[in-house]
Amino acid sequence: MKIKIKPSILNGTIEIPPSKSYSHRAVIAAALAESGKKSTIDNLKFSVDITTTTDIMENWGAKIKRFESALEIIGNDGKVVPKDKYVQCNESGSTIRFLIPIGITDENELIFDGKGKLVDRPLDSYYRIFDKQGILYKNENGKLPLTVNGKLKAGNYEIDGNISSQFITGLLYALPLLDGDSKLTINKNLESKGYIDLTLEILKLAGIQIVNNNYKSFDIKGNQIYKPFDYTVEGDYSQVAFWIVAGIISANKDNEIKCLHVNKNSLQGDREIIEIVTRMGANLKIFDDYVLVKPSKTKGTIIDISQCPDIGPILTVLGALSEGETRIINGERLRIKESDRITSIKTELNKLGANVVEEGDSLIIQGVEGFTGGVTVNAWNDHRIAMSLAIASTRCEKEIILEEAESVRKSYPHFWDDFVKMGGEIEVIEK
Ligand SMILES: O=C(O)C1=C[C@@H](OP(=O)(O)O)[C@@H](O)[C@H](O)C1
Ligand SMILES: C=C(OP(=O)(O)O)C(=O)O
Repeated sequence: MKIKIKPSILNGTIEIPPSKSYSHRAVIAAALAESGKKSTIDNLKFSVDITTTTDIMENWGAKIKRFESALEIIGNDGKVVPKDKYVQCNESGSTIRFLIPIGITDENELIFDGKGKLVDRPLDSYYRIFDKQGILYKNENGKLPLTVNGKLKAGNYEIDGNISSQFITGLLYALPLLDGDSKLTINKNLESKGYIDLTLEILKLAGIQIVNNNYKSFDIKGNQIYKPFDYTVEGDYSQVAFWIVAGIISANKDNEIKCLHVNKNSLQGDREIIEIVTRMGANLKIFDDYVLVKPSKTKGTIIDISQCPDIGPILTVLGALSEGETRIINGERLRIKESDRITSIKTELNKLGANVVEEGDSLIIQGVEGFTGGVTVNAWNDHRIAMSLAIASTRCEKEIILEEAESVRKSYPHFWDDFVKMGGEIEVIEK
């Protein structure tokens, strides 16, 4: 979809959508639970990623009743019994990396497929385990589709912590279901550590016990049983980041953006957004479950993005409009997301008039007073690039054309409705 976005002032109250990370985890845990009682998961939004995970868990044996913003799930007693061995993960890294090990906690042959950049996103950490355990797998040139045939064995597992925490989450879900005890050792530095906290929190809610040896290793007893639970998903810090930056960069100094459903004490790693923008001089007021943002003049800073990669693109927008230099460092993993987010955000923001340079795994940004716009930009089929450019448009002199605007459906399907509700002006040029 191609849309025209007129420069506009965003203002008002916004309901922050539920955390995608918690939603995936809750749906999977409930679908693995014993069948005696149903689990209820409330405050869900059915983005493509969450629908994808839900459909797969249903295909694997859970009974799922869908409501407008909730699911009732009766688990299949921790068993994976696929009706169809084809597993379409669409573009969701979380889905494929969480579900590969879970899928082979029972003896299964499964064909994992994906779309867009997921076809190339790394899975080698699992291939090393398959090689060690003699689990059969097949793909062409390391790309999806991937056929896996076998069953995981309890024992010693090792994962590098600096590629994707999603492999660790997948194993933390799968290993309790095996018929023996396991140890999962994390080699190298653990990045995206906050996501492991979310995993441990939901596993605990489902009655799964894991001993965390300071994130260096995890002891996991086998033969555990997931228990049903009721759960309401909190707001998503990766998404509130867009509205926080929108509030800070607003050209109208009397503006205020109020972001609802933002848990002050959340474990989400992207909560770091609050600390980062405050350090840059933003005027935020934090309440127990909402945040108020006023326009502010911000200053450049150094941002280590290794623990909160998903807010990298929108922080690049903020850096581009802040005084002096901003350096976003340790961004290697940004290159293996829905797009290479180091290159994509640099390229598109520079078209608008920003001054961003790539240096290894860093972005070096010299602040400008505002963007010129008046050009066509592309979202690289990446929801976080599309949303970052939408927020950047509010500080353009001239309107912009955004291609691949529909990519927001991956995590925030009603983003454009929210954007318009908050005062954004868009016109669809091509469906
Ligand atoms: O576990 C999760 O829910 C996620 C982990 C992160 O990935 P990495 O651990 O690969 O950085 C993050 O980028 C992704 O959007 C969601
Ligand atoms: C990288 C993301 O998600 P995933 O890895 O689940 O595709 C994201 O939402 O930005």
